[in-house]
Amino acid sequence: MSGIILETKGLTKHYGGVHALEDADFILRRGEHVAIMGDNGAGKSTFVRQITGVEQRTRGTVIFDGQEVNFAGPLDAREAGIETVFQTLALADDLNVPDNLFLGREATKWNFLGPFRILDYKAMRESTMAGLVKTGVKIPNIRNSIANMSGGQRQCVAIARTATFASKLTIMDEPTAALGVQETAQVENIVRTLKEQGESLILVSHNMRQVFDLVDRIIVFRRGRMVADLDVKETDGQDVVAYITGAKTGAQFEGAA
Ligand SMILES: Nc1ncnc2c1ncn2[C@@H]1O[C@H](COP(=O)(O)OP(=O)(O)OP(=O)(O)O)[C@@H](O)[C@H]1O
Repeated sequence: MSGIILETKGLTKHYGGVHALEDADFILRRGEHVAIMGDNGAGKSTFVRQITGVEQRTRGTVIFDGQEVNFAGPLDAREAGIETVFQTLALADDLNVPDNLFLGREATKWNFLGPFRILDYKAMRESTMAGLVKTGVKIPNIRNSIANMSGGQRQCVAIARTATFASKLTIMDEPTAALGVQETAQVENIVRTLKEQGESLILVSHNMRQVFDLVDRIIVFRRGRMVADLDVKETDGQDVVAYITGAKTGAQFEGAA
């Protein structure tokens, strides 16, 4: 088994004349937490969408868990073991916690009355509880609909999906952008738990403090290109800002931006 969980080579996405992502060569090692930073419009979300099957890339290669992949849609990526948590709290309001976690991949069992399968609510509840316990997410009653939960609780539920399905990679696209201070701290604690459990993670964030607190490495995008790959122990906020604004360009990325 290779030590690399995700690799992209020359990953590129053009929207008509807009070169949103250009030649991204990226590596994520197993168990590593990496942040993706960059100004608005730098290509961060575009990069994520090409990996998670939300969009089809213009060109380039994506290798996930040793296999070259080309996901037709987000469910395909999920099946392969990539869980994505979006800023927009992509949960269904009128469903409860297990129904949300299993949305699109419900557990079923054979019905004792006939030769057809029915939803296995008990199995889904049990897996949900296990996922919540594993990530340290506290939800008073998982049978309540998501509608009454705070933004922080919802985001925690979305993140708990990672543990429920034993995913191989979690991608978070600005998971705390819509949250308050306390809720942000709650989500950050879960990210730390994922680190302890050896989960590989990509975190897209604008929050410098958060990034330095949570990840091993920072990748900076600028105008669709990767312009820096920095070990957090060998860099600081000022340095990262310099790459974000284009005041500085990494030696290995000479010619980028
Ligand atoms: N569907 C689309 N059609 C056309 N252009 C797009 C589309 N999606 C993104 N873009 C453009 O691609 C570029 C990169 O956008 P992207 O959303 O990836 O940036 P980002 O770094 O995630 O920014 P933000 O921090 O604001 O979320 C921008 O110029 C954006 O306008």
